[in-house]
Amino acid sequence: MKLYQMADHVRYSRMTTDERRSTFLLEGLFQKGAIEFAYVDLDRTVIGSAFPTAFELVLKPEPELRAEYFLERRELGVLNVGGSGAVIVDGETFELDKLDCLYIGRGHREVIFTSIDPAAPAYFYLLSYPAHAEYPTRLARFKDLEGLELGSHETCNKRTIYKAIYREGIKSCQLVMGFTLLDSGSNWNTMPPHTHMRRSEVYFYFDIDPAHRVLHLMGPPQETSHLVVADKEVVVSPGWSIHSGVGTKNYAFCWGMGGENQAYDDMDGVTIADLK
Ligand SMILES: O=C[C@H](O)[C@@H](O)CC(=O)C(=O)O
Ligand SMILES: [Zn+2]
Repeated sequence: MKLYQMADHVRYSRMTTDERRSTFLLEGLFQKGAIEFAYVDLDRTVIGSAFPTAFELVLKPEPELRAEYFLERRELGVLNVGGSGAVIVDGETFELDKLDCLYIGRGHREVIFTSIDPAAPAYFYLLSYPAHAEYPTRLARFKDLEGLELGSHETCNKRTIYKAIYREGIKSCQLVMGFTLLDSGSNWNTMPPHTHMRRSEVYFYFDIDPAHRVLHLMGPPQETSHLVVADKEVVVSPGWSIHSGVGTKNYAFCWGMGGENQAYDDMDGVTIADLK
């Protein structure tokens, strides 16, 4: 499992493009027939993917976790961004269609990922944080989620936010997870931007057309820079950094957070005119 050590805003100021990319951007998730994980020291975030095709995949503890099983001290969020699949948690089967989101509580010993049709495989995005308590495993189906519409065509940011794991939704210890879908013709997410020192955020961009890219904006509000992001890549966003993006075409992304505050709207807003 690759270890990512986050930079603070002082080191950030002096980083080259390559250094910023190797610190904040995760490439190479979703290897066919495999589970991948990366460990981020910030908030002890574990980010991963399960991409089952012909065979089912079993969740194993990475040696670095020094755990008997993956969920011994952790909770896990799963978002399917591919074809239909199933996640089997200690013998209980949860079917996940595209954009269905599963919360798996601490303490489950056996988790198995499968695709229903290997020709149209499931793409399971995984996000995990340490957990101090056991909350029930629950599935949020896309069709049951209530979307929050934000933005407008005039500002090119018309989008719908779907919250799945959060204080008023599926209960968890610290994981907050949902996703945002941009309307056709809209390409800005989270503009005006914000920061939140009480938790870090992880952006997983998906449904980016292969010929297109998203320019993810980061950094303190008065010292921003961008990362050019392709489909199914992940950006880690420390509390001091804004997290916003503009695509060369519309796209979607999953936002996940861990830290000490689960209030979704605990954000310190930034005025666009103050950005540098
Ligand atoms: O803390 C919350 C997160 O930054 C995202 O939910 C914001 C977002 O999806 C958007 O405005 O499009
Ligand atoms: Zn945020």
